[in-house]
Amino acid sequence: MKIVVVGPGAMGLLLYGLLSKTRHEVLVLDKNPARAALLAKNGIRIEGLMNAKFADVQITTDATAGRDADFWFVCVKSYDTKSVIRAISSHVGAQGFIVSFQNGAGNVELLSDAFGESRVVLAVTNLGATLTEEGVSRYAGEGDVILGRADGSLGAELKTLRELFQKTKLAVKLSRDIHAVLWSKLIINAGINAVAAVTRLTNGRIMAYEGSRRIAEGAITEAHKVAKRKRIKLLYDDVLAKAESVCEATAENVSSMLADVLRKKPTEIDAINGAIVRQAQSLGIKTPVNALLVDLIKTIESSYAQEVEV
Ligand SMILES: NC(=O)C1=CN([C@@H]2O[C@H](COP(=O)(O)OP(=O)(O)OC[C@H]3O[C@@H](n4cnc5c(N)ncnc54)[C@H](OP(=O)(O)O)[C@@H]3O)[C@@H](O)[C@H]2O)C=CC1
Ligand SMILES: CC(C)(CO)C(=O)C(=O)O
Repeated sequence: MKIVVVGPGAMGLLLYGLLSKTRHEVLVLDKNPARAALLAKNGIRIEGLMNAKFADVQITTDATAGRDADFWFVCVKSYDTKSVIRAISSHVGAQGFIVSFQNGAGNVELLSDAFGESRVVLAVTNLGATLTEEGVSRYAGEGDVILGRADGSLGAELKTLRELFQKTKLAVKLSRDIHAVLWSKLIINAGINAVAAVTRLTNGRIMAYEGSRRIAEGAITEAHKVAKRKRIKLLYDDVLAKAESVCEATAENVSSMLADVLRKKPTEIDAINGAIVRQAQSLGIKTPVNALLVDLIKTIESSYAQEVEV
């Protein structure tokens, strides 16, 4: 089997490391030729919960190299999904499936429009990973993988993916309900990511302070209200307990949104808390905590150049 990991960031590198246990062919697709050359020369390193160095990494910026791939693992931020579609759409072969490991709403729809619903899989995961330098990912939180297909079917490909992840020793489940898969993670991200990015706390500390805990719980409770009104059946019963357990399991992780803010990059706020606010508005539900988090993160994103230096 051949897998293309699209995006050599925190999650893409971690998946590369985990997949190495399966002995399948793994190719990394980058968009940046200088970084691809650096990783080809220096290799990839995973630190933290796994300590491993991989030399001889197959890495390219040329998507044609993936034309015979069975799976394309999309590991870029939501704001880069369109750029990935542009880069790979004419190179995904008839046998190729797209697997999005991304957080947030909207990615599955964009990928389904480009590749067809039956060829798109959503893989939500609570794994925690941080890019410490180019080519180095710190595996900072254990997590499972839940797979759902955009067309709701299970299909042979989902079972193949389940076997693949079982070989990596990750707990993996399949679901016929992609909305449940998406919202079960979206609600958790709504509580953790923006709060981490504003407070600059690791996930484990968010629930330790009264103020950040109250904001996280407020955002989660609002998001849950929206999911309930949309009759989404979540994959767990207690949303606050689930968020707490994700924070504990990924205690040392720098959330993916805090990582963006620290690198002065755009964030996934529109796809996470922004999506909650938009859906709530159309249902006449008030989500003041999520709206406040959107305003704060949008301000941070647009004012990196004006930040006060100490
Ligand atoms: N990190 C985590 O703990 C978790 C992350 N996720 C989700 O996984 C997704 C990826 O997150 P994460 O790995 O943290 O993000 P990173 O920003 O660390 O990595 C994304 C990588 O993709 C690269 N990239 C962007 N566009 C393209 C493209 N067109 N082709 C190839 N590479 C591209 C980026 O390059 P450049 O930086 O140069 O733009 C970067 O190297 C997000 O949706 C996130 O929410 C889910 C669970 C946990
Ligand atoms: C699971 C968690 C919260 C890990 O940090 C994540 O999804 C993220 O950082 O985007």
